[in-house]
Amino acid sequence: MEPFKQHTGLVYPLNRTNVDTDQIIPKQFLKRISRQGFGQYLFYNWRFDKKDRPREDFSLNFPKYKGTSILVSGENFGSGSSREHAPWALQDYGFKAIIAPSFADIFSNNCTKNGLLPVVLTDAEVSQLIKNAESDSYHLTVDLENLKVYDDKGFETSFTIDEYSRSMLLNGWDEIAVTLTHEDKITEFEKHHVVY
Ligand SMILES: CC(C)[C@@](O)(CC(=O)O)C(=O)O
Repeated sequence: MEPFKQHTGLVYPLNRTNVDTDQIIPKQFLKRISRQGFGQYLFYNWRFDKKDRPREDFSLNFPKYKGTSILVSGENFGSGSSREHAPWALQDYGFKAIIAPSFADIFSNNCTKNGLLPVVLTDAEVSQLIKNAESDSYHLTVDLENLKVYDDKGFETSFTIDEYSRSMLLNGWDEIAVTLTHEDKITEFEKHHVVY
């Protein structure tokens, strides 16, 4: 996977709380056999009407958010089912980082396993970022190396993330790659133990 050091991108404000994984990627679209291609189904029931036509009233369809790569949303983002298709859909659509006051645990783990950075900021900071991004074309930098989020207008704050997830993202590792960093110890163990 692509290492995540820092990313600067256009912000998309999704001013909703408790966005669940079925809203992120509805269950009828889970049938693909590859991890790619889910972006076309992201927020499907909000982006498209019953005749599969793009809804003009859903802000992600607004031309001003074309090319967005940083999503800012309300608390408890990614609640509900454990489908890994949710971060796959967000990434495939083009998002590199998600900012919210809180994330559902399973969703957050699925993000870091797949190279998508979940950033927890305070309610006040998230409200400010949503306001900025609703009013104008707004860019942010998310710096995982220095654990900072900032814009070019004077906003700057820091965030924390557990060291395991941070090292996975900084190195572009998935869980297999993490295991392989211990390959010499595994080989040593196998020399002295029967492995069935
Ligand atoms: C296995 C997966 C398709 C799941 O059933 C898992 C879950 O419900 O947590 C879902 O609907 O996301």
